[in-house]
Amino acid sequence: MTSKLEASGLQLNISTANWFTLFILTALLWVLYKCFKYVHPYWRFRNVPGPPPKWPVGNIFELLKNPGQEHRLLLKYAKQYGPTFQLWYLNRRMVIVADPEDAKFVLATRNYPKSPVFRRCFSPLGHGLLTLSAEEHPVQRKAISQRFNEEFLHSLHHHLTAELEVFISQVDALCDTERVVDLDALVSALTLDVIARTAFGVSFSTQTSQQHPMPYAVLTLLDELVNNMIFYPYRFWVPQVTQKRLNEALQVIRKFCNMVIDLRLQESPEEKANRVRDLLDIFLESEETRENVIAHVATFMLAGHDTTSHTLSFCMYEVAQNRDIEKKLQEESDRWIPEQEKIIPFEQVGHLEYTRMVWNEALRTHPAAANTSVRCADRDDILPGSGIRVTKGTGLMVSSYLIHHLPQYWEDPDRFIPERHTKEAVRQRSPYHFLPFSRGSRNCIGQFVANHEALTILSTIYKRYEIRLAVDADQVEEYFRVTMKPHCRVRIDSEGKKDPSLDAHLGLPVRIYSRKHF
Ligand code: HEM
Repeated sequence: MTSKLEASGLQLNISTANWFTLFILTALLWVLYKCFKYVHPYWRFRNVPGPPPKWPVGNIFELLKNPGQEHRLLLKYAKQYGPTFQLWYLNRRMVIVADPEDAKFVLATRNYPKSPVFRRCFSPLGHGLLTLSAEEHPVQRKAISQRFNEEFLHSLHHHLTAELEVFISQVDALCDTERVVDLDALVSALTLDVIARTAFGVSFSTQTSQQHPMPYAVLTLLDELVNNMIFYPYRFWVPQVTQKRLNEALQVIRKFCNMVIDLRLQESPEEKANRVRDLLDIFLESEETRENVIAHVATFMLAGHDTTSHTLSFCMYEVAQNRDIEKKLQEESDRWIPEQEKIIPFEQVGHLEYTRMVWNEALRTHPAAANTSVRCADRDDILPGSGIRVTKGTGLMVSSYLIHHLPQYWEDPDRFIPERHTKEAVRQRSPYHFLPFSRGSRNCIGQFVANHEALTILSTIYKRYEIRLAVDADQVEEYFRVTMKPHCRVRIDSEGKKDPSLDAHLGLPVRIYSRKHF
């Protein structure tokens, strides 16, 4: 009996050892398989041009070294490895596209869907155009595009004129005083008030007071969505305080939108006929759910605010360094804005040919949405320009900044030359050399709003003022944080003296003079 038990005990021991060995072997195989899976893409695409990745992090550290200056690093790579090249984010492969033929293929020919990463990061916005899936997007886009017509542009001009009047009175009080002002902040407040009026028919009065809760909510929301993008895929480890800020901002926006929508639904037909149309009318007429209407309004406010204002700031930064361009802008404004008027009438905006060229050159040299066209290959393909292979699931980023700054597409690309955009020059080049608003089915739906707004604002400013930089031009740099913004490297006070103890940098420090001053 004992020996039987011993025998069965031994048997038990042997089988435990077997199980243990099997477990260790399986675990080892699993780890090996995971390592192989991690390394395999590096090995598979080792011959594709791009900076060599450092295993296991890829190219993350180079990108993190100079925050805000990633566009410069990418430009260096594009010059070294060719316009389309690959980067590694851990073991995820991202193809940076700056060959115009590849860009056309990605954005239009194949019309790859938006990257799920981008859509996930911006998902708190709800079902707005930026985040809709490839299946849902065409219907919504068509419904909104149909209502973006000449009548809408007229109402935009009406709202713009009202806010520009406020801007002029603010700037009149500052000009000829030798005070240094942050032009980027002034223009940012102006464009936020314009888009708010265009969306709801009411002003947030950001230009004159800090009272309204919406400007802070919109800016916070934008900031936190950008954090989502930057920290992806670690965004859930980011302190909860940022998620809290995002939710609070969303709540303020929802509450405000709900209030305005309720008022709209109670409006009589006469009241409606007696006011100027706005975006909310367009979205309500599209027979959307209330949640979707709010998502659209929030999307338009986010997408249409700082893109326009920062490009305007860069435009004035460039003009401030070139008196010939400034003189031509002034002559054009004098010609088309009647003597007694401050702001150009709607019908004359189309005549601002030179101003349009200057604006386009600002969009080329400083594209605000330089790296936002992020797509995901939905099949295996070969990019026709570079011959680079992409597989289903590869991330692709079409970079307008790179296309606009590579010497093979633009002669002397860093020089600001408005004459690059004469009608003749535009006819002769490929549309994929100039992509500030992207192309294809997910290009910028608000580009004609941005162009009309910019021409009206620039002509008003150059009719009335002269703008001089308060620091050396090279102390202002492009700072990239999903959108590109101007950023003065030194801290200066309102008299223009360096003061490192100040707690914030200015965007674009300038002095403003009235034209009669000179
Ligand atoms: C200088 C100003 C602007 C620039 C440079 C700009 C640039 C862009 C770019 C590049 C995209 C496409 C992103 C992609 O490919 O995924 C885009 C999309 C979009 N933009 Fe703009 N934008 C500007 C102004 C505006 C304005 C004023 C509005 C609103 C009135 C607006 C509303 C939108 C919307 C809603 C989308 C998403 C369109 C869709 O997916 O169907 N943008 N913008």
